[in-house]
Amino acid sequence: MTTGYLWDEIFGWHDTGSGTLFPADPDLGHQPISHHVAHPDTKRRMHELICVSGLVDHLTRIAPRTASVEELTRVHTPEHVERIVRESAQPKGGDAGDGISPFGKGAYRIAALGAGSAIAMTEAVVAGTVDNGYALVNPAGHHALPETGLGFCIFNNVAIAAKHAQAVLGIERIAIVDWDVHHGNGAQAIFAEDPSVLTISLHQDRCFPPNSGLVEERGTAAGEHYNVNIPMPVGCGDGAYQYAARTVIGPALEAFAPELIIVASGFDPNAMDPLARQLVTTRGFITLTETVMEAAARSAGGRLVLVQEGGYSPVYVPFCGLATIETLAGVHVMDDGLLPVVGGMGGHDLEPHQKELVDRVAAFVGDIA
Ligand SMILES: Cc1nn(C)c(C)c1/N=N/c1ccc(/C=C/C(=O)NO)cc1
Ligand SMILES: [Zn+2]
Repeated sequence: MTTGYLWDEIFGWHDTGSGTLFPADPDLGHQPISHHVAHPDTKRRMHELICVSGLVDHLTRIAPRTASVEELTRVHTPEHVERIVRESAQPKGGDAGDGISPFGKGAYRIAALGAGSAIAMTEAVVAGTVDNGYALVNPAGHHALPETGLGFCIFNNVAIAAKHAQAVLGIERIAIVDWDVHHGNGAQAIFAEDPSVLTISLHQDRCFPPNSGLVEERGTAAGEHYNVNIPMPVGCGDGAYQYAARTVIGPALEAFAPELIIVASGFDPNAMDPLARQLVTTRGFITLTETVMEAAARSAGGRLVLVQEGGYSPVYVPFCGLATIETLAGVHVMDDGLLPVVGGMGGHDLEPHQKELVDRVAAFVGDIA
């Protein structure tokens, strides 16, 4: 198995400012801090573990590239792109669009490289240069909508790559699987009426965006039944995530039979993440990765692209990323050093209320053709 890998040092230069999650504000008690929850150090540490562990020697390095305005505007409005260009040129930068997603000067260059890198990895996989691949990009993209950024996301990297695959690479049927712990609202909205793109989001129920990602949101018009939300209850561990992978994600992909699978790969379901309340360990991410690999082998010639989304534990995200990319490459170079701790604290059995939610969504798989 040849697995592509993409990282560029400038992804570690994305400036998320001196806030925590909220901008510093003495009147509200928000003290400035060196590391915003979305500080790029978490992803840089993941890259460095991939290198130090030796895993990088088993991977094929794919070069990043910058998305053109034409490629960005397959998803985003020109006004959104132009605003990001304008604010990115300011000495103190600007905001992705929701007032809590700050970025520094030069952010457009970094975010356009992230979107272009999702395209580059997709091109490499579709061309057969590599069998599958992991694009470790920053900032994340899966909350971004055509007209605005949201939740630390500027451009919807995964949606831009999917649109490119259809418009340029001759791919017709694409599945987007989003296992970031926050709802993949962007792809859901962008492809809501499009039956050629199946969007599946496995996330913590109503964590972020507020009241988003409900089971009832199943796509509209011609796209009805081609959006699948799996809003997991708070406190789900490996057992619940593995059950969701095997009961919903695998069967839905088998029913849809995509020619390409793109994963919005967020590691914030991890048991040490500050921005959600799930308990997933590397075991859960390995099962998720195996599930999409099996589906890609069945219908897509193995064509599978993972693009980095969220994940905010600088301690555990590196191990989750390592295990995921090891699984893509079919190698094992280093154990999860934290599994004895995070795997031994309980929460990994499948609970009845968790099974009930997953089974409720599994009933929809029969509507996918
Ligand atoms: C601020 C604020 N104010 N309020 C009322 C709410 C509910 C706020 N949450 N902000 C958030 C919460 C979570 C994220 C995660 C993003 C991610 O990792 N996506 O994958 C981003 C912003
Ligand atoms: Zn997230």
